[in-house]
Amino acid sequence: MVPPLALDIDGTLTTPDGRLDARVFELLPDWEAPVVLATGKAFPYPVALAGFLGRDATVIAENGGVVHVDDETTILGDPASARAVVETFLERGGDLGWGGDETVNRWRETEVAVSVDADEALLREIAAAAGDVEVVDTGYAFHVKSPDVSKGEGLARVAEALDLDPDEFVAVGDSENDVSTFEVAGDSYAVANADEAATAAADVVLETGYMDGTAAVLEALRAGREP
Ligand SMILES: O=C(O)COP(=O)(O)O
Ligand SMILES: [Mg+2]
Repeated sequence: MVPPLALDIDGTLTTPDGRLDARVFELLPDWEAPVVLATGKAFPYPVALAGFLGRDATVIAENGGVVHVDDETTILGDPASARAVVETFLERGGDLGWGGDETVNRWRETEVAVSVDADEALLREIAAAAGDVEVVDTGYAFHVKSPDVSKGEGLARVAEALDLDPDEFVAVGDSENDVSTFEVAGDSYAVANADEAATAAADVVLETGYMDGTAAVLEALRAGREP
């Protein structure tokens, strides 16, 4: 029997150039245990991915700000402080860096994502002064969010709703926002492209990166082997 999975998306199910790796569609639709998509992306993205995989939307979005399991959505993050920080950032000449009518934040309910090309020093200075937000660098964006929510907290909730022990989950991820997932899941794997924080937190650091690493773990689990 395969274990339930907690999978990050960007850097974990993707190719180095940011495309969804086709092996996702081979490995995940028939996975015979829950698959939780745990991402920093806004809620609609993992919901859409789960739908196109033909699976129930069991989703942790916005780094734990939004959790959806068993047809129930729970909003856990409070966007007020993050939005205030971003407002100050814009007033002081910062730019979110996404262009005009961007879709990165359009449906984001509990945090704000800022491009990695934005003025990081200014953003961090304003966030530090505000005190009640953190800036999480996923390698794909800076997420300005409440420190009270995390993917790991989200996973604990999802596990409870599914009547599973969080310890039963196998997690794969690549960055700082996956550290809390790794702390909650029973077995954690960082892909080879993982950042320092994820590498340090993982039980195992894989020899290969992106979906090559993730697929190696999933194929081994599916075959009943130790990854
Ligand atoms: O949205 C991001 O910045 C990263 O997304 P991820 O958590 O799926 O890697
Ligand atoms: Mg990632």
